[in-house]
Amino acid sequence: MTGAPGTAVVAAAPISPVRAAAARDAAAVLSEEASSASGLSDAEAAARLARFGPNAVRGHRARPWRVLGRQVRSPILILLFATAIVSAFVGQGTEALIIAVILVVSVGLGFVNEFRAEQAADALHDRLRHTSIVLRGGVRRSVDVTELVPGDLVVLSVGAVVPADLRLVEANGLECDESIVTGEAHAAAKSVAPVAAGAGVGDLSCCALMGTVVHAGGGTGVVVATGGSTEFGRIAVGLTAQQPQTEFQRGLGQFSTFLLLVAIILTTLIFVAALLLGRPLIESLLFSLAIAVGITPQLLPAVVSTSLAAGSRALARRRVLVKRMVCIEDLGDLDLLVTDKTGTLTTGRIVFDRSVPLDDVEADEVLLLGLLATDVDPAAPQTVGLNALDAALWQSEEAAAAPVSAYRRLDAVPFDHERRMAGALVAATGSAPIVVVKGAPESVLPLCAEVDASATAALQQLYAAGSRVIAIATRPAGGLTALTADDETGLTLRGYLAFVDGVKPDARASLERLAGLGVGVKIATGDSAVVAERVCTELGMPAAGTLTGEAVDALDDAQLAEAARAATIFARVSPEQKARIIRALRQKGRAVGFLGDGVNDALALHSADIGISVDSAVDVAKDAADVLLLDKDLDVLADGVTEGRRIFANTIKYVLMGTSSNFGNMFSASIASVILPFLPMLPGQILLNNLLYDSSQLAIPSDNVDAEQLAAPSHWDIGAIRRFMLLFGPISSLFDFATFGLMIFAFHAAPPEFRSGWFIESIATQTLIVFVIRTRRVPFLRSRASLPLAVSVLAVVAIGAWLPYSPLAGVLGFTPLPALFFLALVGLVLVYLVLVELAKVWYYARLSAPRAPEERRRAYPFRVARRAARFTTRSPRPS
Ligand SMILES: Nc1ncnc2c1ncn2[C@@H]1O[C@H](COP(=O)(O)OP(=O)(O)OP(=O)(O)O)[C@@H](O)[C@H]1O
Ligand SMILES: [Mg+2]
Repeated sequence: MTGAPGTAVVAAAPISPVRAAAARDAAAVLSEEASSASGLSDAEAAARLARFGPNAVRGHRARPWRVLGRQVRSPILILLFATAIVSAFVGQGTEALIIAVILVVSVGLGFVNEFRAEQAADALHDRLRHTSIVLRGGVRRSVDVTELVPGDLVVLSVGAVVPADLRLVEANGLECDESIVTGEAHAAAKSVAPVAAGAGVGDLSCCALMGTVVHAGGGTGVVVATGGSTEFGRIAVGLTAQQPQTEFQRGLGQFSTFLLLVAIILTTLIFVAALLLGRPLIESLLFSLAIAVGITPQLLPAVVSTSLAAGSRALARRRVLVKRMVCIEDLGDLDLLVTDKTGTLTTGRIVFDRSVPLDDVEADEVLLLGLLATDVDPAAPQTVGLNALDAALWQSEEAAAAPVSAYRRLDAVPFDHERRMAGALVAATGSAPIVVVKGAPESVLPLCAEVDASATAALQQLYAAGSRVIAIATRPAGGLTALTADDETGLTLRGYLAFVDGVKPDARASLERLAGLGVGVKIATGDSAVVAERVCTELGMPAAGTLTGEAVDALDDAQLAEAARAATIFARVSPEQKARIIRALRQKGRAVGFLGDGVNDALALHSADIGISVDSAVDVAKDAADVLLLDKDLDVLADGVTEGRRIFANTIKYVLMGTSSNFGNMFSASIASVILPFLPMLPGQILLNNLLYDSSQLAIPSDNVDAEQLAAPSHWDIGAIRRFMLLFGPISSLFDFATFGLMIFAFHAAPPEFRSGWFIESIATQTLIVFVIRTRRVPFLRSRASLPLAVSVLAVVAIGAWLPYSPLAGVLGFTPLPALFFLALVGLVLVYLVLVELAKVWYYARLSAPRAPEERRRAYPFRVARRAARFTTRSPRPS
């Protein structure tokens, strides 16, 4: 805005809905939103959805025009097209028509492939549902987050992502990690008291912001803003304009720019040279532009997106679902996996083993007390949906005989992962109530009045046997009617309950496979160190040390980063500590994955580069994950890592092809055009050559990949690619010049013959080289190409050789060649392939020093994009 000095108009930034609501009373906001304590009615919610639009910050839908636009956006293509039109007017109608037809086919090829891949990505999106618990008409309902409207009452629990901007009407120990919106690393405590008007986004203690994660406690809030009107929505919408690029995409971008630059310089040079030599203007321009088109890797985006789409299908077949396409790349990058124990390394089928009573207690009594301290009403036992240990307790044979019905439950403090225990206030008919506490021995023993040496010895014995152990303690509670955590002191230890959960038979093999892939594995568990260490030993995992939750709390962030790298086991860690450990681990190395399935794993899943969960997991964990395994199995995960690396390896093949042979050929054509008195190939022929070459390359995503290329995290090394180009480009040119010599001196070829010969040689050398480049091993013998790739390459060579004999030969400017030429060609190609093979061996021995992958850390825009992905609708974003 330009205004005269002193008269500049400062538009007051409109205060966002959530900030306005924060300054008001909860009740006032509720009535303002025309909502009530029982939420909106279904009809009202539907009406508001129509009025406000979906709660989305992103739209996704493959739009053909966009994809097509990307294909024709290249300035070189436009220039070439324009020149062809001009040339049609100056009388070269056929040439122009040929060019136009080939260009249209090329663009169509890229378009079809990219569009299909986009549709696959769309289908992936459509399958995803992110839901929230909402109160509608007084009933708790799971509602798709995109269908939330202002006035809805949302229920929040630990691990959940806040689905919209909420004014809280109820908060119980609620804390939110708001770093995605405010950048503040520490979780913010929430309450319902209004804040001062004009408070900043970081100080809205009575609101929960969209996109933030519930770190502790729970609460209820009324939606005051959805979609783009939320604080997070504004950030996300602002960032859509500049989609964050992955390292891989950045690498590809650099590579394309590099080739484009080479193309521009080269073609300018040959064009100027042609003019200086007095060649016809239009023809020279067409020729140089065709060369430029030949050099630019037009199909690169199509190859990448086809690879990703094929990869996500291949993963789905192996029972791995990725939520977004980039997850595949992240999987390939994985170098550290932190996993929970139960169900991943152990069978997860927890079975009650026995009671270990202390002193004069009966074994049956310990079990009875244990049953009473589960989240089950003894009057009417209902055991569905219980936590695994509690379920095991109820399913035991002894439980059936336990006299639970003789007791009444007066109150209970349910199990929570921070305290690692549960309490109950129970009374037998006709006697005084007692407090029963059941939980991890490390939590319960300190609450007991005295614990004698025999009790600790018994515990050590159970641990040493590999059991999961729960301690039971009680105290008389005459007069107590309600139970709080404060009442759980001065207890008497009554005994232990031991459970078994055996090691998974195939876990060992899976761990070895992951180790072979260069992925380190660590365990984070709420269970005790002894039990975790024992599991490690049984699985043959090299245990480098254990870090307990207490030790984690004693370290600052820098110390934790060091210690966490060194340790193999994190034991007795709380959900919050798991998340902190993951964040610390992410400071070094490449991608850190976290695998978990419980409520207590959700925070860590959000913190990891790749959150991995399983189909059977609780909803918050599934919701937090980027990758879902249909089977809880490390082997399936190893498949995912392999697939990610396979895609990367195949894309690199395409890049190496483009930089070596293809580039070499275009380079020799440019040189020849200056040396020879005629064009070495007509512009249309160059484009046709390029089209044929490109179509053979489209099969690369299907190619087999050698095991050694999968052995380490994939990463981009532009320097290695440049060295590859400088070595293989000239070798290719050498053979082009040999062909030139052959055509001119041996066959005394006229221009049409020369062009035909060189066209065939060029197609053959350019495409067949893929058999050598695709592997580091001896081609054909030690490593085979996939059938589709082999067939398409050979078919393209055959088509090239047939063209001079085809009905199209005349139009395209080709003419048949003597039989002797083909004999010479076969010899030439064979020598070429052998030379390239030798150069390859030398290259991998000397020039491509295996560099340690660089560390990487994804920046803020990535985190926003990832969080925003859950707020997407199938239509474009409503503005
Ligand atoms: N229902 C329960 N009642 C009492 N104590 C329990 C109960 N469930 C678990 N515990 C105790 O809390 C500890 C931590 O359990 P939690 O479920 O947090 O572990 P976790 O991190 O999920 O472990 P894993 O890695 O094995 O999945 C258990 O080792 C046990 O001692
Ligand atoms: Mg668990």
